[in-house]
Amino acid sequence: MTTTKPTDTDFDLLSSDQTAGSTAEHSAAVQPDLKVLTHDWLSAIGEDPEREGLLKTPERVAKAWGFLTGGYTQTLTDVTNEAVFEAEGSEMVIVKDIEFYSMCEHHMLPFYGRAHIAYIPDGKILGLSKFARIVDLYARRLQVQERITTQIADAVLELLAPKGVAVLMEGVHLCMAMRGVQKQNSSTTTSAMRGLFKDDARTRAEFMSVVQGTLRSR
Ligand SMILES: Nc1nc2c(ncn2[C@@H]2O[C@H](COP(=O)(O)OP(=O)(O)OP(=O)(O)O)[C@@H](O)[C@H]2O)c(=O)[nH]1
Ligand SMILES: [Zn+2]
Repeated sequence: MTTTKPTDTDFDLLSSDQTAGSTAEHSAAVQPDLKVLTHDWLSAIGEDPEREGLLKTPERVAKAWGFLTGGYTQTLTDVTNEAVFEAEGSEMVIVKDIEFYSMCEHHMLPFYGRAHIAYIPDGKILGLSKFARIVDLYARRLQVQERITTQIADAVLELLAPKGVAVLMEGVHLCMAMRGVQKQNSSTTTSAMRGLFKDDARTRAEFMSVVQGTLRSR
């Protein structure tokens, strides 16, 4: 079994690449509309969009949302860049503690947390950083946590046709913390199991024990 934790460098590379790539193009495309809408939104909440501190806010918001929803204009092929390699062996590979940030589709407020992905290869492996890129591809949209989880599992299945895939995500939803039921300490765990992880309890247990070790140590 191979277990990998992405390093800080992985995430640094990830953000700089994606700011420069098609996410930036998306940002440019949505900017004019979002700038106008944000100006109106500021008025609607009783603010003065013309006061000094808010003058550049519509532009900043448009840029930020271009980034936060950059997943809409990327495809699985874009983010994995054909980094699928032939490989012997069929030991479990686990990439854990991949941070994600997403926006809930019900309130357009952030939810964030960690994703853990495991697979059992069947002749093909994927470049490790690409798992983090797949997470971002689906997280940078308006989402529900359940859908991101299944989209990641199905993406790995499509790319590698492995013997099994498991995805576990833990998320904190600000729409439950800063409004609504106002529960600051609750978190949500979602999972998607495919192939051996679904059919074989021992394989699933091996994955869960590695991931839960992480949860307990926090
Ligand atoms: N299943 C799921 N629900 C989510 C997610 N993000 C937010 N929600 C929930 O979406 C639901 C929307 O419920 P509504 O009753 O239509 O909206 P609301 O009146 O704002 O609900 P409250 O949050 O309970 O105040 C809420 O229960 C949220 O907690 C998610 O990722 N998955
Ligand atoms: Zn919500």
